[in-house]
Amino acid sequence: MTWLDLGDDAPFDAWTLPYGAFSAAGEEPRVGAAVGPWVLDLAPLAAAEGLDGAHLFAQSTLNPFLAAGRRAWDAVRGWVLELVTEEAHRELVEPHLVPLGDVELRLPFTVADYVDFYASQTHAENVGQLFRPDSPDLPAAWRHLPIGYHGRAGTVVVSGTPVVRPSGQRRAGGPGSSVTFGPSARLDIEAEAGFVVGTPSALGTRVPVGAFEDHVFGMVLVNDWSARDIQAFEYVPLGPFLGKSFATSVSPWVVPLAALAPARVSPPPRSPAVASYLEDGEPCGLDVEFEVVWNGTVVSRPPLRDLYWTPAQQLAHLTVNGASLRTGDLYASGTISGPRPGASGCFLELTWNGADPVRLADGTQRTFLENGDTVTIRATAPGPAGTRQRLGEVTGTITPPPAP
Ligand SMILES: O=C(O)/C=C/C(=O)CC(=O)CC(=O)O
Ligand SMILES: [Ca+2]
Ligand SMILES: [Mg+2]
Repeated sequence: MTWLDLGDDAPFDAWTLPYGAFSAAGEEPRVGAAVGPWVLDLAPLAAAEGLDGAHLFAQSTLNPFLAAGRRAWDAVRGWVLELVTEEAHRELVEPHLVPLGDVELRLPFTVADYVDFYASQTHAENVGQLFRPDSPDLPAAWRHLPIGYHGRAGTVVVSGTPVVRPSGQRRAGGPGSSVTFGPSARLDIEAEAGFVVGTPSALGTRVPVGAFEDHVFGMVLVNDWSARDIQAFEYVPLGPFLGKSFATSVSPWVVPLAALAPARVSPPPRSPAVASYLEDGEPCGLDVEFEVVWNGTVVSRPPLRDLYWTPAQQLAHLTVNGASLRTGDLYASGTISGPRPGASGCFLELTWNGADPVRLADGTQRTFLENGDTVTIRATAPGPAGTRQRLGEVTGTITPPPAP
């Protein structure tokens, strides 16, 4: 379908066409789309074509393009798809293909608010058993609404940014053991899908489930790094705080929702029936398969399709009290864990709180993260005509805390 020779193993095909912000040596940062092993440099291309929205790409972040709204997103995607599929555009396009290896990828958008949900039933049940063994697995509200918390927007970082091991207060052992301060000994990951808001909403209004595609521009892959020892001590009753706010990594490429159309599926059945503002008529689940790679070893494959609450329901819930949306808001699905073995979205579950270590390909064993460890989360989804598309990756390496 494309005239481009994408080569084997290209990070993206000619359908996904995700957007990101890049800088090439000595040049102003700007917005591009990824195709094969290249960044398509949209600013000079759009200027050469005399496009109305050309200024949207001569920017250091995606925010102006996000704010332009769904009609602009659809028009630009249509234009880019045409550029890469119709050979008549070869001469125009070829000078504006920049090898990915020649650019630095930046945080793709300025994050406004950051919210993290808790929408995987398997994850919520497992963490309930591990953190609250004397209570029911699921909190009372869990089947009634998508539970979430507000995170720290300013510490969302782009893939590749080193993650400094956080320090904090935690218990040395079980309940009643002494409280000490020091580097986290239970540093973990959380594999999640993040949804990026483009079109804002007014304070005092609600965004219904059916308006999801008018407000949400696309999806990123998220690693919500979590210090389990700090989290377990601090979180009662207000929820996660310093155990998660030290860094949250996102992939540099934002996959437009339009590219995920072939991945739409019906969510699992809900019981009891959901509140009317959470009713979803269309199949608004997403069949995205994640892969978690620990120092080169694939340790799990979490499935997004099992999520109890879909991203469209999460958006409706976020705004049901009249809270407004801003361009650049990011909300994440919550840790994705599937009910089958080998599908855990965090190491807390994968190793059952450290009781069951995993063996990596280099022969070493792990429970939680060690300094120097690298975790990469990748994802794929159904593409058009029975193909499978790659959705990029988010990676990070743990570095030791600075000397006190
Ligand atoms: O159940 C808890 O106390 C804690 C849960 C989490 O740490 C998960 C969280 O950040 C939300 C999620 O990713 O599902
Ligand atoms: Ca999380
Ligand atoms: Mg975080």
